[in-house]
Amino acid sequence: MTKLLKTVAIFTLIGTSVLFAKPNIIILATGGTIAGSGTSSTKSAYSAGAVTVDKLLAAVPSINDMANIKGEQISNIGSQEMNNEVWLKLAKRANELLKRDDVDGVVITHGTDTMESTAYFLDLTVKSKKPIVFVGAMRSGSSMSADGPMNIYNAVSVAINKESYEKGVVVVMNDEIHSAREVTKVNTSSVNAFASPNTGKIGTVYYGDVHYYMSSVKKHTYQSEFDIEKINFLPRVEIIYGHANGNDIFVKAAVAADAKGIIYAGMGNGNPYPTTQDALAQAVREGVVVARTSRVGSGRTNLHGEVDDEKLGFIVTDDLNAQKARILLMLGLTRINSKQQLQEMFFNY
Ligand SMILES: NC(=O)C[C@H](N)C(=O)O
Repeated sequence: MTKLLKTVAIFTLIGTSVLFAKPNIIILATGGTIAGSGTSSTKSAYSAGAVTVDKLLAAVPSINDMANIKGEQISNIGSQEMNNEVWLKLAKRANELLKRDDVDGVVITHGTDTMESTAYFLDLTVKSKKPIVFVGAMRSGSSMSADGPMNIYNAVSVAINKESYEKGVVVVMNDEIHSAREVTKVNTSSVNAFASPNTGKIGTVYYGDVHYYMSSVKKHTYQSEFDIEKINFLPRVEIIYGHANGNDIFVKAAVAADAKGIIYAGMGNGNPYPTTQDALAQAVREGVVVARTSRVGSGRTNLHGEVDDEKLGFIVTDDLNAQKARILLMLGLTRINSKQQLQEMFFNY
């Protein structure tokens, strides 16, 4: 009898600890305003990437009530300094961590300037169904009403939420959850700096209370053909911004610099000025992949509009903005060399 009681007690203990075990969340810090610091709480001047991950997390002690938190410093830069090297390091580390049974999700603190690009890069390359959450801030930690701590609290809440599984990479800012593919920075200084112009946000998070309303049907993370374990180099892809009077000089410079791809952010439905169009067509003849997108900021760039893509050899980027199209084309060029397949890729991701 005593033996039976002991066994029951042990199983109850194990059961309770499994039931109430906190999830394990790793915070990968890369820098940004969220890790920024200035000398005055009421002045706008500050330096991004000034505070280490431990200090950053110490500002939000309540996250330790929800999860076992561990921090790792990947870089400490303003995200305007983001580059291929950090992208590869971050994606490989996130991928490696998420394979482990003792890791339930990853939160990445990042500057807001290029957050959408890094988030989309991981969305395309990290093979996991577990939550991958990007978070940043528009006000530095030393500023009055800093938005970083609440954003981090909300990001961890999203990372531990079971509904965040299989959603692909998400961005949490200002009480909103956005899909990495859709989100873009739309304001230079407001705390409400992010939006998903084509689809809207996919959820909200209010003081840690998470609600989803939709999810992306585009391929991402575990469904993606790109695998960060196999990627160690990214080819050169340049973005050229369209405007009145044309700028074929930049197209020629990109070709001379051995660019493998050009994303042309054209006017309206991705339209180029005639001399720029001629230079882009010449780039195609010299073996460069030219993909048309739009500088407008929302909507699709369509084939068979005012530009004869078939004749000129261009492809289109669907509704991806220029900076996201650049990421996808860089990855595409690591394994695809047929123009037709690259075009299909832009419709699938
Ligand atoms: N709000 C910010 O995070 C801006 C900063 N320049 C960054 O991207 O790192």
